[in-house]
Amino acid sequence: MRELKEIRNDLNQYDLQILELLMKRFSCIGEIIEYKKAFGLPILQPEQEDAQQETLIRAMGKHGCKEELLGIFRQIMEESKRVQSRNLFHYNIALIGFMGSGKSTVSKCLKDMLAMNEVDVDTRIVEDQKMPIKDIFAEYGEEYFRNCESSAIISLKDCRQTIISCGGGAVIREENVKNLKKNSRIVLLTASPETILERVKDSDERPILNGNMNVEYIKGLMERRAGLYKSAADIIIETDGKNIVDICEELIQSLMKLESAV
Ligand SMILES: Nc1ncnc2c1ncn2[C@@H]1O[C@H](COP(=O)(O)OP(=O)(O)O)[C@@H](O)[C@H]1O
Ligand SMILES: O=C(O)C1=C[C@@H](OP(=O)(O)O)[C@@H](O)[C@H](O)C1
Ligand SMILES: [Mg+2]
Repeated sequence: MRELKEIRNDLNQYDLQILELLMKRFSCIGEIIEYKKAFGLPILQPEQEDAQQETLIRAMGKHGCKEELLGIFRQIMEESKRVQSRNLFHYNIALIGFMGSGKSTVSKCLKDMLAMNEVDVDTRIVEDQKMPIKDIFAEYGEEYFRNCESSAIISLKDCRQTIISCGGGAVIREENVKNLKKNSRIVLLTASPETILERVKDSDERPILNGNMNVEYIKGLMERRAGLYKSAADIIIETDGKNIVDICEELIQSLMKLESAV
């Protein structure tokens, strides 16, 4: 049997080799981003990730630690995505837009696709106040909710690498937009009143629309807020008839174009 010291020495050597390879791997990530940018290729290619995983599974054969090894590689891919996102976006991405434009849904999808952090402002308010939004409106009124919203946005000032999903009314107060702009690019999601109604008609979570669940009201409020949304936005993404992954991909491409134009 080999001496423990000798075996540990081997382990250390292997760790250093793994580290060296991982550092090489991360520098490949940088090269891949530059290539994709240069040729306008999509940044996220899930089919490529699947193909990589297949190759690894085949190479592992019947190894006894297959699950653990796969777990390590999943983590490597996750961290690689994080490196890629940091390389692409040195700011937060704040989503604004009318209720039902898809901010919360797109935000969660972007978080997974880019391995970034995510904060849903409404969720933060619900956690802080320990009650649902409709109860906050009912018990304390809209002004109180707007104060919670402004405080929640201020509390995001030190967030980095974060997708921020705002509530639809966040743009009403100029100070909110000013605070978001300090460390975020602002992305406006839009949809037609008909699409919005279709998406939110069965929800009782939006007190502003409760009792006003019709195209005319949505259209009117949307028009009253349209100027605020447009003037706050760095980019605009239309969402009618598009699926969430396509919206995320379009959003990433538009933000990259914006950066290269600056
Ligand atoms: N692009 C889309 N296509 C189809 N359904 C969508 C789309 N975006 C959002 N939805 C659906 O619409 C509803 C409202 O979306 P949500 O993300 O909560 O919007 P918001 O946060 O802007 O109010 C959800 O049920 C969601 O699944
Ligand atoms: O537009 C609004 O005034 C509101 C939008 C809601 O968020 P979503 O846009 O995520 O539904 C929520 O903040 C609250 O009900 C008020
Ligand atoms: Mg939302």
